[in-house]
Amino acid sequence: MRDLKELIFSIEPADASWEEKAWNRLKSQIRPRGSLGLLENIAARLAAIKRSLDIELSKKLIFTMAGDHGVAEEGVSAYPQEVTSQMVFAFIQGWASINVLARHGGIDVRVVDMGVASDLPEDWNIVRKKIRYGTANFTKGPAMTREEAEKGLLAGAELVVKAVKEEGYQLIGTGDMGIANTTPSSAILAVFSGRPVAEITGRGTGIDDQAFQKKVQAIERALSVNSPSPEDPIDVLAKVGGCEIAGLAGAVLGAAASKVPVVCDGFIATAGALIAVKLAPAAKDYLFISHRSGEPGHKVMSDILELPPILDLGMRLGEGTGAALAMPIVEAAAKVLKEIKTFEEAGVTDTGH
Ligand SMILES: Cc1cc2ncn([C@H]3O[C@H](COP(=O)(O)O)[C@@H](O)[C@H]3O)c2cc1C
Ligand SMILES: O=C(O)c1cccnc1
Repeated sequence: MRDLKELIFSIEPADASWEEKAWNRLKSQIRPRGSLGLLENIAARLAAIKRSLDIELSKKLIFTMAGDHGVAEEGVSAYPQEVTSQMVFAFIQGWASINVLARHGGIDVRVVDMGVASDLPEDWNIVRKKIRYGTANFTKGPAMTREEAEKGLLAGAELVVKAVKEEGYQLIGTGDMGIANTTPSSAILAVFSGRPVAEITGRGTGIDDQAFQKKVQAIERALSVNSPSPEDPIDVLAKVGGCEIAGLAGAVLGAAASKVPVVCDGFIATAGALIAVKLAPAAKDYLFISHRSGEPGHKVMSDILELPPILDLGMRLGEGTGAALAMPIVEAAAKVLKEIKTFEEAGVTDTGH
């Protein structure tokens, strides 16, 4: 893949004719019609993505993209910036929430340095794609350049394309780590939704009322200083986004280009997915939202994307934790489609209900 244009051009919509074939099978399985709820919609979408009713999703991988944010200096997070690299260390040790939940789901985790503010030791087992040493404070000017945003998008996409092609991964998840990154995520959402900043901004790591006011004001200032154009998703990403958000968006594009399903995590990962879908609307066909984040803006994101979150557990963590829980459900949907016998195959009396 040489450039972003080529990547976006290579994304084909999912095949609706396979969705119809899937519904025909789902509706003739030995159970009342519609009895497996959202699992059936997931199964039908998987058929359209894979152009098949015989789908294997056992090889699963989450990319946890890490990056720092200049806007942290405005006091928008309850934690200091050094926690980003400290958590990256915890991830490679297998100590964190994402490690526990991914192990539980039989999912591999790859941690990517997209833009951590410090140099990470050479013996850390991470993927090194650093675009820059953290973003600039976007209340004073753009978070990064357009070239850096494009580089981040391509890096994220290439990681997924390679993982699918060279290692045979069948289901991709996206997660984030970056102190202060709920702030750029709300900023991105404000641009695309046009909603008042205070309405779509949340407490992130658990900030108090005073820090919340600072956070809202920082986002409002960023929007007026940078004037990101909602018609130009790369402009939005560069001016009020982040390095890991670029990687998260790129990962969705890479999955769509590879015709594999991708499950995004919560507020930050969905902000990345939003950028991806604005760049390549067909990428939405490959996307699943793992869960409803506790961040209030997340509902606005899922409404814009017109995708229902799979789970709603009141989680508000990130790291890919929601993706880790939902990916086995997506895998289960593929098994439902393939393995449940039809009334005819099983010789069970069908009343058509
Ligand atoms: C110890 C710790 C582990 C985390 N794991 C994910 N996040 C989450 O919290 C951060 C976003 O919230 P805010 O915008 O308020 O900083 C991100 O790093 C996100 O992944 C964590 C945050 C902390 C403190
Ligand atoms: O939903 C998320 O991803 C999230 C919410 C709050 C803090 N960190 C991450």
